Amino acid sequence: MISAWSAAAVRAAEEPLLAAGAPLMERASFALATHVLRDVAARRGPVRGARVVVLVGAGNNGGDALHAGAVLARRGLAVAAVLVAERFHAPGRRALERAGGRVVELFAAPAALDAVVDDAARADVVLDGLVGIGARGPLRGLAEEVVRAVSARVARRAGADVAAPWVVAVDVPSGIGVDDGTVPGPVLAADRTVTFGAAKPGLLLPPAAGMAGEVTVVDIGLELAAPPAVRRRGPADVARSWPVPGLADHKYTRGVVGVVAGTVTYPGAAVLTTTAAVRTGAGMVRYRGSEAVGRVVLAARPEVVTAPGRVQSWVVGPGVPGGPEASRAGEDDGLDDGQHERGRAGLAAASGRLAGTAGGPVPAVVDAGGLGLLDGLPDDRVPPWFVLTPHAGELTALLRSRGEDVRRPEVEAEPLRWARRAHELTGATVLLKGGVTVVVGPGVAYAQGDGPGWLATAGAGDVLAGVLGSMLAARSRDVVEEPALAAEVAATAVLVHGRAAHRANPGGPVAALDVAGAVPAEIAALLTGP
Ligand SMILES: NC(=O)C1=CN([C@@H]2O[C@H](COP(=O)(O)OP(=O)(O)OC[C@H]3O[C@@H](n4cnc5c(N)ncnc54)[C@H](O)[C@@H]3O)[C@@H](O)[C@H]2O)[C@@H](O)CC1
Ligand SMILES: [K+]
Repeated sequence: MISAWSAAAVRAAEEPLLAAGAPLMERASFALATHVLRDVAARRGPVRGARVVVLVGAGNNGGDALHAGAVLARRGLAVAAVLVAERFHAPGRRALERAGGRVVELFAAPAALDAVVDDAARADVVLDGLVGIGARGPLRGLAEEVVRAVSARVARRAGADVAAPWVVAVDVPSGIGVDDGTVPGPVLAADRTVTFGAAKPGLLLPPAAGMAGEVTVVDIGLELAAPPAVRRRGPADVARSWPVPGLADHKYTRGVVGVVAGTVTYPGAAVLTTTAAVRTGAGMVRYRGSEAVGRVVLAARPEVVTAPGRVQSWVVGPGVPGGPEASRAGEDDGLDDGQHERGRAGLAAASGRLAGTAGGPVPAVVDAGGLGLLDGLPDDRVPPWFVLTPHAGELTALLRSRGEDVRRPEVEAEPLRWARRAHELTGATVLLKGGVTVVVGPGVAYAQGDGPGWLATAGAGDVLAGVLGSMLAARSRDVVEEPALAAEVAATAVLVHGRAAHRANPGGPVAALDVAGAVPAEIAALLTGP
């Protein structure tokens, strides 16, 4: 697991150490230089003579970069530091110059910008030390100009198939929203971010996570007591929490998943969801949608049963028409084969608020058309063991149906903020699908970036719903009893789903059914370890 803390939490953890005279900047800059040397050696072979351009801002982030530049210069690399502000970390500058590095005072001669950009574009490494956790808003002034110009040049060179410099961000890519993961202005996309003390939320959260490259956390001795702001589950977390069946288990103790998905016109989603649930290890899968779709499901998956009976989780909505807006407008009624009614019954049972429900509440995955059914439940709010799985468009519709005047681009610009708002408004755990998927539950947030871009394909969401339904069924009672557990399970499902996509066809396109097909081997690999 990677845990990320806000800028304020990191500063608070630094304070007592700095007061005690701990050499935090030395630790940070030395580790930074070590990672740069390792990368240069891997990419280029000899490190001597490699060209490094260091972009230096006014604060301690620039200080880190200058001190790292000094270490690199002592190792024989050709280091040029570009100062964008009149104020700079003076001891860092002295260290760099003593080590033989060159300093360009861009703030004093802005006309040198073109030459600086040329140097940066031709360098082996660009170190981005413009701003760190002290950043306020989008980059301004010369920092903004340099980043705009270098980004444009680097993109052109990469497009022209000329070796582009390896970009290493110091602590964070300068200009990202450190705490919220926004990208409010130009940011130089990094290949690696070396971050100090702890990861920052913006390194995990979309869209800024896409600018951070590979994130390396350097331990500088900070003790962070408060719970992290954002977490990312890793492969090792899966083995620790997976409910591996024992010899005494049987199909009912392992968890039965009830599924309402697909329509006669679009039965594929029902096949994908049930297949994924079966392949994730459900004790049993009950398809509880229409009879006609059930026949298609049975032809594809003979393991599935269609008889009624108890379930330990519900999956409602994949491939069922009508998100929040359509459902409110009463649209799609002719298209849904009666699935809305069945879905509503499943959700009412899962909430535990339906009189006469046998067996009490169980977790539910509410996807696609299921999201429009929430308004029809006896209560305005649903419990946290309901996991809503919208993409940005569906989340926008859900928020609008609950009175938020928000548009899809705003949701895409601040996924954590809006997923959290949907959690507040509905009470549910919210899993907002994307290249990096955000999950928000009571007091917890996860950001999972596990799958390849190829996973953005029709049916992938249906497979995720089946994987998650199966995992929730296996831990049904715990999930109902521990409010934050649904989010943890959901984040783990995203991880399994993303890694299964890599496994289905490493480096190339994937089809949704193939992702479901790769799930059993991926789970086995995660459980047996590297
Ligand atoms: N406190 C410490 O001793 C440590 C700090 N560390 C480093 O120090 C950084 C934090 O240093 P600071 O608090 O000095 O802050 P930063 O260096 O992150 O940036 C603050 C400076 O940047 C300028 N600035 C802020 N927003 C800007 C914007 N949007 N456009 C252009 N300029 C902007 C401000 O004028 C200010 O001078 C961390 O990110 C980390 O790299 C590490 O060395 C670890 C120890
Ligand atoms: K930076």
